[in-house]
Amino acid sequence: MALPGVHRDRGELRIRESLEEICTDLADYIADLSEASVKERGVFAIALSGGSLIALMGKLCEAPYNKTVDWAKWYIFWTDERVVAKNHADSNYKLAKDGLLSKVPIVPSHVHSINDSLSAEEAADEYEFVIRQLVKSRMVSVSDISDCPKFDLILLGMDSDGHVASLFPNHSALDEKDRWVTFITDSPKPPPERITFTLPVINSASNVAVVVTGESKAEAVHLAIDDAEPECPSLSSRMVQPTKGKLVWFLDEPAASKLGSVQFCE
Ligand SMILES: O=C(O)[C@H](O)[C@@H](O)[C@H](O)[C@H](O)COP(=O)(O)O
Repeated sequence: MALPGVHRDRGELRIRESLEEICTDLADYIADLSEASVKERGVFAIALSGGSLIALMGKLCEAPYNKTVDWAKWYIFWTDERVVAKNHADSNYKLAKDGLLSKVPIVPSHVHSINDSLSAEEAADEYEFVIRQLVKSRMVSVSDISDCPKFDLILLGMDSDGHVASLFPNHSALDEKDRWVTFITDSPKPPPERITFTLPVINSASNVAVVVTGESKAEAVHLAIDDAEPECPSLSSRMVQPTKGKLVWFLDEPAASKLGSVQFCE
């Protein structure tokens, strides 16, 4: 049985027994945020990650969501992207296009992926410029605290090393405070070159959801959510602390199996 749980200052935990339950809960959560954002702002600015997240979003391609979500109002971004051709197997754009964007009536001009003909540094600079233009036109809101873009929803996965987006443990990119989009050329997880949202952008979002499944992530989930342990590496998953936005963790039971005491509330 699914029980919503609130875990001190690390956001709301939604621990589900099965992937099926996570997929349904995630689709409802995204559809509800889309409806609220379109009602309030006329648009829904959402940033996707790579990995298993896209498959876990799959119910959005099915009834009722495929017919009830106002897809034409969606503006799509990526929290991180590998600097490879957009038709390359490693591309997060390709992953999302094949698994979601090609199956729902998204407006092609609303899809903002990186320019794959540029270097990592140039692609990061240009991606940030595009976002700055959309903030200027108010397609993407702006945080009244950080002057960063305030995405309506940022969706993150988390790897077993505890990284979200392409913000890897102990990497200098974790310390970037001024740029909205930065780049790395030494990713410990291939491919080496990537662009990524920085933590100030992630933490300026109205809503952040971290979607994590599988036993292999249990230790990283514990380190990301429970009270800090001595000698814990600098993990971006632990640094996801939205300034004013809401943080929700979607976890299956195996991924949540090493969590400390969780206060459940009705
Ligand atoms: O480009 C990437 O690699 C992703 O954006 C990355 O941050 C991903 O979300 C995690 O590695 C989790 O991936 P899995 O869900 O597939 O484990």
